[in-house]
Amino acid sequence: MIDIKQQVKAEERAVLVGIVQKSQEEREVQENLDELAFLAETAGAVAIKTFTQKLPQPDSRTFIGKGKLEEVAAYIKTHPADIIIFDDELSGSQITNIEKATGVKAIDRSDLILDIFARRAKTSRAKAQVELAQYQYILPRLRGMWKHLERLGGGIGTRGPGETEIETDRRIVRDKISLLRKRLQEIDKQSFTQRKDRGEFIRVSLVGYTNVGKSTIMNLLSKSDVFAENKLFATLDTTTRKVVFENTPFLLSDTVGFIRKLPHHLIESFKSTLDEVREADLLLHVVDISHPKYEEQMATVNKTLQELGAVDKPVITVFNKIDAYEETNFDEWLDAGTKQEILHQLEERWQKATENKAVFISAVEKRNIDKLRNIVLENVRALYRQRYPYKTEYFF
Ligand SMILES: Nc1nc2c(ncn2[C@@H]2O[C@H](COP(=O)(O)OP(=O)(O)OP(=O)(O)O)[C@@H](O)[C@H]2O)c(=O)[nH]1
Ligand SMILES: [Mg+2]
Repeated sequence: MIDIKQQVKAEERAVLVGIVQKSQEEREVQENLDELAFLAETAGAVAIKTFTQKLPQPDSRTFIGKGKLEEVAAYIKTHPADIIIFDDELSGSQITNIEKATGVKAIDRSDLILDIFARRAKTSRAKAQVELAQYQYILPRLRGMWKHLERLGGGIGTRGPGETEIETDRRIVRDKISLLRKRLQEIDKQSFTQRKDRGEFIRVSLVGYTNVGKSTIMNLLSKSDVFAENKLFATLDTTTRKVVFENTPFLLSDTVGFIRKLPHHLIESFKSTLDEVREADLLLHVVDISHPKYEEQMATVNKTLQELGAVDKPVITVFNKIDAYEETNFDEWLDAGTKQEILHQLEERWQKATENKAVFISAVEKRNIDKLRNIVLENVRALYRQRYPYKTEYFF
């Protein structure tokens, strides 16, 4: 009965919904919905329309107000849609009420992210991690799902599940969860041993928001061939390569990107994939400077790093995609100027803010890659010097 199949199917027409809460501006929510549209696109759907509503807090029954929901339902009558995607988490009963009012499947941002992760998971570890997060996510929503099936079953006289059926399902889900946990523990044991074998090398991890160019930079620095593309969450597993710059060896890892409102269960179950980040000696925080919200993305990354316990590490901030930078950023403090002049000011500002641990590059146009290599090399050597003052072969 329990089903964690794909929610979003290819070419599905999606309507997106977000609410503007007290402290928010309409523009902010619109930008969040743009990101939601990109997520939907990554999952294979097409966003045909967005709705927003000003509400001090979500409606406990229908998330958006009743009138707004009617507006959405009316729109769907004339513009066929397959799915409604909400930017915030929905409860089981909200899903049921929304589906009843509109006749269309309703999912939330967490569902969508889980869906994308499920689709992209290739290794048995990533698959088990996503499955674990999916089961944890549906456990508290089982009752609502049953109601849903009951309704689809339709006709008069069909009886819904009793408490026993729901209880049975809960047990099945709980069993699956503990089974997956065990399987992951086994996998973790193996990778711990592998990581230990890497011995004394300094470890450097690429971290950052999704789609900022981490894998592209990994490829550039390590001449490896890691999958990179213009979709969210292209990378779900950690790849580690040994790199040697001017006789100084170190390990470089590329890993899963972060995003605003990453479902908590996903962070939990991906914790071991992110061990590489937690155990790193140096982080390269990659930022997409061409994104109008890059500062918020940086804040999300820092918050997630904190949640992971990857704090108090030296960080080099790599501002990538300078080729795509447009003056559309809303930095009031910037003097007007040409794109180059503004980028220059930005660079000065960030150099100051990071005590010169920043570098501005374009991975695609291969601009300032030497600078990037130098700053990484310098920091890696300093770490070797600190750790093994006698192994001079690593830092001369
Ligand atoms: N314009 C421009 N695009 C870039 C640059 N670097 C990377 N990209 C593009 O950005 C997209 C995402 O690149 P990835 O390297 O896959 O990004 P990622 O951070 O690894 O993404 P996830 O693994 O999904 O978190 C790709 O289409 C890249 O070609 C750059 O310097 N300039
Ligand atoms: Mg990647």
